[in-house]
Amino acid sequence: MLSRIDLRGAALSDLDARGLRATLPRAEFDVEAALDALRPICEHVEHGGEQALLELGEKFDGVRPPSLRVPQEVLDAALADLDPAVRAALEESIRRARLVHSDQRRQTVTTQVAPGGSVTEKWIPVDRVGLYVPGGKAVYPSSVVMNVVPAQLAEVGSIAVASPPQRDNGGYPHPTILAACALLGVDEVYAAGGAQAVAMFAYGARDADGATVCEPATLVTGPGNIYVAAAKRLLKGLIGIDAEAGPTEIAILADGTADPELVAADLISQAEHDELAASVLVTDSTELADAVDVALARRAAATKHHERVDVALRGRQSGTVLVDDVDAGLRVVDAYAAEHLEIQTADAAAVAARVRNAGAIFVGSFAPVSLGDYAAGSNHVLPTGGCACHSSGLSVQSFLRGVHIVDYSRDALAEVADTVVTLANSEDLPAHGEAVTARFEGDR
Ligand SMILES: NC(=O)c1ccc[n+]([C@@H]2O[C@H](COP(=O)([O-])OP(=O)(O)OC[C@H]3O[C@@H](n4cnc5c(N)ncnc54)[C@H](O)[C@@H]3O)[C@@H](O)[C@H]2O)c1
Ligand SMILES: N[C@H](CO)Cc1c[nH]c[nH+]1
Ligand SMILES: [Zn+2]
Repeated sequence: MLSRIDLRGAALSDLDARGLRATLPRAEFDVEAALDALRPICEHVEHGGEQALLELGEKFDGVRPPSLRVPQEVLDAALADLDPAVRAALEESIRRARLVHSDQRRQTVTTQVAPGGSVTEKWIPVDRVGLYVPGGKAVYPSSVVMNVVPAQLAEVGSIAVASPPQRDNGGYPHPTILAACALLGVDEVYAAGGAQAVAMFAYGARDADGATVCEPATLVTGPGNIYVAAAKRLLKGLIGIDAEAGPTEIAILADGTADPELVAADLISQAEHDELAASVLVTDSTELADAVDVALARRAAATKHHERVDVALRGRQSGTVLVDDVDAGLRVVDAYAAEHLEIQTADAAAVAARVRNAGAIFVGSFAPVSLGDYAAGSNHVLPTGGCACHSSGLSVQSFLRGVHIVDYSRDALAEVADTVVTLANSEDLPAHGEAVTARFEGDR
């Protein structure tokens, strides 16, 4: 089922890093390609406010929401009607996420640079965040947890959620998404999806009379499809964003010790998100690759979303990469920089410790990606499209800014004045030095 790329022997050693990246499977319709489609959507929201957002709901989600903001009674009813088993599972997911994310909180640190001279690094949360929760082909209450838990632990003062309107829920987001918001104490929820939701948070939205319906946010986080990721790229600067967390990717580095049934199950688990999802196997075992193909064909045909899975597995973003050994495999997975990387090899922990580029790493046979999706305690909002070589998954840190507070006494400044003047003159910016010496003019 998976196409094959053979990188054994010179095929790998002859490639430099750029050439290797270009050889690996990636979708043709990427974030850059989606930008043109959504520029007019974002402009429509900027100028058309609430009315534009309601229209775009009708156009892209097949239903015009009764109101952009979800009324409190609708949130309360969703929580009251939530299946107790789903509520218990969400509560356990929240508990584990809070455990892990609590440990990410940064402390204010003061460094005494010289007598009387200190720099304090203080972590200040953004004022207001817009959290995106996907809801197109599937709905994602788990992404409410993954967005809201770190934002709350970072003590962001104002938290709003947007998710696409659902035809089956009278034009409001899916009831389990609303219930998850209510469970976490989030009461500002909007029925808006895709690029238009990101634009709503960037520009804010007013009604036809000019009254504010949604205040602009300073930061927008959360996962979504290619249009959501592209909107974040387009509006970055006006708003802060987390990493581009677009269509899901799984890469599995496996050797002959791996169980082909488990490898196939995990590749399919992420392929069911989206036709653009990527499932990549990197292995030094042709026997394993063959057995995975057989298992994929059987399992893919039997799974609920088999049509989507089939398209994703056959797409050019998915494939098997054959390598000489695990060392060569590590070079390939580092170049690919997967959102999720599973290590299913002998001595998996030691191999995992050598990985440099991945959004999250899952070690051995008992840590499938779907554990991380729901209940490992780790965050599932992770960088895609190779962004894992420079960006991290969502964390408490994503919602904080580190601000340096510089506090120097007269004596401490006098002590370093010559250093500043010398460096300022070396850059031909003498007024910088004069701003320091002006403070000591009376001393001469
Ligand atoms: N990287 C991560 O951390 C992560 C986590 C969870 C999910 N995901 C990904 O999130 C995505 C969820 O996608 P989804 O589609 O189910 O929900 P979604 O909410 O991301 O997207 C639905 C929205 O897409 C917009 N849209 C659809 N077709 C469009 C078009 N032709 N032009 C413009 N806009 C269009 C619509 O406005 C719709 O509301 C999947 O790709 C999944 O893999 C990623
Ligand atoms: N695998 C997705 C991207 O990390 C997250 C998710 C949510 N629900 C199921 N899966
Ligand atoms: Zn998933």
